[in-house]
Amino acid sequence: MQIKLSENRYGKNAVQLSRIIRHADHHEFRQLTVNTALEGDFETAYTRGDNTKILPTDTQKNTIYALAKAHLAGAMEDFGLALAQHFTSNNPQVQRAEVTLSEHAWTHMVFDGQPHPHAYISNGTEKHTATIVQQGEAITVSSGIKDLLILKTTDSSFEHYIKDPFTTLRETSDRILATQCEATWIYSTPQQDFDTLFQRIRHTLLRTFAYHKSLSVQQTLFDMGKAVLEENPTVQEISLVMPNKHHIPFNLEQFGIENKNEVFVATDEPYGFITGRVVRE
Ligand SMILES: O=c1[nH]c(=O)c2[nH]c(=O)[nH]c2[nH]1
Repeated sequence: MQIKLSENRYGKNAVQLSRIIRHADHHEFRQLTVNTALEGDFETAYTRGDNTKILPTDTQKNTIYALAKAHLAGAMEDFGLALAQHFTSNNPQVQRAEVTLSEHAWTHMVFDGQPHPHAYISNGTEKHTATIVQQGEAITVSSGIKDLLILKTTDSSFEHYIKDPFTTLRETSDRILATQCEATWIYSTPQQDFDTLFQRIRHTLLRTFAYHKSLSVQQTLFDMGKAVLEENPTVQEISLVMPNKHHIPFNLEQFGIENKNEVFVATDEPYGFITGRVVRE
């Protein structure tokens, strides 16, 4: 029996990078988590312990900090592109470099309508994500949003589904719709105004969620993805993950109190898990 090494990659995960950009009258603050993953001519490192072609993960981590000074002034995606370019152009044994970035959403505190120059508040759990893959001259950039907690209190129903002997769920024409949305989209080329597009796509996702008359999470997911593709020609496809964070009407009748769709119990688990990829035909 012949045994051989199959797919392999290595890199540094969860590199914590914070950066201040000082302007005359205000500061910008960025907080990122970065992963690197290299693939290439590393077979003998695995099979024989030959480290001669290994760029240590410690060096990969240091490179992230070193390049942050010059390359993390604008879009996070451009920083990722600089890192992927660095790893592939300086290391001929690297055939594929993948850089994954996740940025915590900090915004300036606002007082009397004015943003404070150097004090920030977190936007909760929301993160801006990006993945850069460079393989020779071929470069792919995908961006996204993660842990975007969104909820609406009406314009959501769930009816006309299968009823079988195990069905207990009641049809509802008016329910709470809540999700922890994750969206990932792929750009058609790696040269984009990434920050402008990110803000526009985020806005489209929120607007569609808010104004959609939802017949199901599945339908809302498709509508959100469709709107992003319709409004952004440079987005090739988008994948959405929308767990259904259930809010179930609480039975107040047992206390002789009428519940007119006003009092609910939010349940963590189990939860519906709805995903979908929306593409151009
Ligand atoms: O939007 C929904 N889609 C489902 O598939 C589903 N299943 C369920 O129990 N509730 C819901 N809601």
